[in-house]
Amino acid sequence: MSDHFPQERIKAFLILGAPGSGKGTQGKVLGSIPRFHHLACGDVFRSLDTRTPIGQKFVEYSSRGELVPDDVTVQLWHANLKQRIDAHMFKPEIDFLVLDGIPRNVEQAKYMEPHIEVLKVFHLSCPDRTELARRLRKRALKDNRFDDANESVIQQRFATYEAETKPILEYYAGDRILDIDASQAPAKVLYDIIGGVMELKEWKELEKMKV
Ligand SMILES: Nc1ncnc2c1ncn2[C@@H]1O[C@H](COP(=O)(O)OP(=O)(O)O)[C@@H](O)[C@H]1O
Repeated sequence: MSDHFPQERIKAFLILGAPGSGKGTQGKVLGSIPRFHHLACGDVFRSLDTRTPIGQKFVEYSSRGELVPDDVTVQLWHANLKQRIDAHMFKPEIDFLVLDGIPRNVEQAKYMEPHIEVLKVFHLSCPDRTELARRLRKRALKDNRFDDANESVIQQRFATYEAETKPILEYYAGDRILDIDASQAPAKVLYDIIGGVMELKEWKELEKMKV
């Protein structure tokens, strides 16, 4: 743990959902609102130089639809977050952190527990896997995502989500989970997320600070 890292736990929202459920779309919009800072673990991985050992690990695992090992992932997350704090892009005293794609299993959630206070988990739920696969295929063409291009990799990503990521919902079980229908229009999903934020006492306190 670095000295520059805040002593207090960082107030965070988690966006959780299967591949294609719209985590990135919602996270980006939310992150464009003052006092919300979006950090997408997948984007951090994709920004790595693929010639480096860690960049190669990312290509190796993500192209199979599997998770990158936890030690590498949490170290990268930690270092990336510290950079954002040091560069004053993210101000933990006044900003909420919007995490998308991390934690992706219970082990990662446990590691992150001393560092973040999870205020709410937005679970973008879409049981219709055919719809999600359709969205992923569309994205693969547009964004050059090699992990979305192939049918068996898509199916493996769903299986990884069911086996490893979904148990996070039990880890945070209780009032903190807000289930949102991810098959709705993106604007409606955002409306539901914002509604969940506005109910929180932490939001009301921030509003009073007028920062
Ligand atoms: N927290 C994480 N732990 C391990 N691997 C991760 C994590 N976040 C991203 N990855 C790797 O990056 C890939 C792409 O992630 P991401 O862009 O979040 O996908 P999506 O938004 O479609 O769910 C994952 O399939 C996985 O291999």
